[in-house]
Amino acid sequence: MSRGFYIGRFQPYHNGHQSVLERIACSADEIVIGVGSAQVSHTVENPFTAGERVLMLTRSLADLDCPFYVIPIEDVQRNALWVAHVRSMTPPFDTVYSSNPLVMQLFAEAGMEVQSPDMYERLTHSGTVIRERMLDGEPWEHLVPPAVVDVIREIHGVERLQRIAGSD
Ligand SMILES: Nc1ncnc2c1ncn2[C@@H]1O[C@H](COP(=O)(O)OP(=O)(O)OP(=O)(O)O)[C@@H](O)[C@H]1O
Ligand SMILES: NC(=O)c1ccc[n+]([C@@H]2O[C@H](COP(=O)(O)O)[C@@H](O)[C@H]2O)c1
Repeated sequence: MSRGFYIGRFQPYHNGHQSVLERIACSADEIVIGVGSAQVSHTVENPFTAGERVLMLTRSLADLDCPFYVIPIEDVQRNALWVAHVRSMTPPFDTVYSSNPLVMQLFAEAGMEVQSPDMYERLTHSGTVIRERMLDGEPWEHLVPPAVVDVIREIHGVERLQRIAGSD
């Protein structure tokens, strides 16, 4: 049984993340997805709660041809302890998929196999760009899976972000 691990803040979950997970799904028996910085919400950089992000991922991946687990993971003060913290919260996994240099370094130093998936249309598909579009009242819905549009509408996510940023 092989398991791959993928972590992100998913603020929000977008088509770039979905593209990576669809690719990973073909190379592992199961996927473990960490929702990082789980303790943070209601800020301009991290507007959505861990629970809301779990909903975005779970609904978007409902048709994925591979079993998956979505697990919120809070940050810890010490980078040197973070890999052990992650492993204490997740089913065992063999391969880490990430393009985040710190994540890659910490798992590599822990002796784990790390792979860096190709980016998918990164200029447009980034959480930062999508949050800026929400704040500016520009279309963002085409950059995320349809299920994410539904979740953000249900929780009035754009209004929340605009209120936090003081631009409503
Ligand atoms: N367009 C993309 N294609 C493939 N992987 C991506 C893409 N955007 C982000 N990733 C990767 O997804 C993981 C999680 O990233 P994260 O949730 O921070 O998304 P982000 O779009 O970079 O968000 P932000 O702009 O808010 O930092 C990271 O490994 C990141 O490199
Ligand atoms: N010390 C720590 O708590 C620590 C270290 C490295 C990464 N992380 C987290 O892992 C996640 C990585 O995701 P991104 O690739 O989206 O940045 C973030 O939530 C980040 O805060 C936490």
